[in-house]
Amino acid sequence: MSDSSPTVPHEGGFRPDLDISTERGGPHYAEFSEQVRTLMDKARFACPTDELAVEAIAVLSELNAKLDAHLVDEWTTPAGTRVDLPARGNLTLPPYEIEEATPEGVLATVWFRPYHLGGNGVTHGGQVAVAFDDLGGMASLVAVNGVCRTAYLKVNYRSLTPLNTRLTIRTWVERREGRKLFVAGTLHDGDRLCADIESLFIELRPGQA
Ligand SMILES: CCCCCCCC/C=C\CCCCCCCC(=O)SCCNC(=O)CCNC(=O)[C@H](O)C(C)(C)COP(=O)(O)OP(=O)(O)OC[C@H]1O[C@@H](n2cnc3c(N)ncnc32)[C@H](O)[C@@H]1OP(=O)(O)O
Repeated sequence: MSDSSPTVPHEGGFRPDLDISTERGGPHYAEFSEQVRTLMDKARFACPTDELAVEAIAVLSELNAKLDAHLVDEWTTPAGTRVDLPARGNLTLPPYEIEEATPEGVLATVWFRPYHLGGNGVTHGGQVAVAFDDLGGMASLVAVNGVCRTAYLKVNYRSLTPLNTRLTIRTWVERREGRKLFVAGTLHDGDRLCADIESLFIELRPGQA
């Protein structure tokens, strides 16, 4: 499957013919990605001296300029399409690993990093919602074998969600009414329920943006 040809038709908001590759970005892409996440962890907690901030600006701006020469579109960037990496290599998502993804539901391990801090040492609620949105979308996609969009996502925060801890997240389609998929989900730290969701995903029509 061609991954970068401008002739590949754009089938609405998502492409049904995404070229999934574990090679894209090269053999060191995973480590590159991990270093970027680590940079975000450090940036979240560092209080640099002005001298160090100036040095970091120089290093980062030089690196950003180099990366500028290698930008590709969202359909061919490794971030989001490297299914061998946590959260498909998508740096904006909390990292997760899929244990199981069937029409009955998705089971994954997710962990929130220092840069996902909300306050008082625990995970930001919005980051919990991000994890549910992506994995709710995945449960819908697998259940209908077609792409879906979130119509609403209600998160019930039942107890604090720790950082740096491997957590269990489950999402599944509880009920389907035509294009409407009512998706439920839970996030657990061991036996403790951290959050659950009530959500609606809509199956997109062919070509729908
Ligand atoms: C990259 C891939 C790499 C490869 C890896 C492969 C594996 C992939 C793995 C994983 C997948 C990734 C997963 C990502 C998931 C992320 C998902 C998101 O975050 S999506 C962004 C946020 N959501 C929006 O921006 C939507 C904005 N809204 C819309 O676009 C529309 O409103 C939409 C599509 C939701 C519905 O619009 P309409 O025109 O299609 O349909 P209408 O007729 O309005 O609604 C259909 C029915 O739903 C009800 N409905 C719609 N919205 C509702 C609402 N908010 N509350 C209650 N009912 C609602 C309506 O009342 C209607 O019901 P009645 O058929 O009449 O019974």
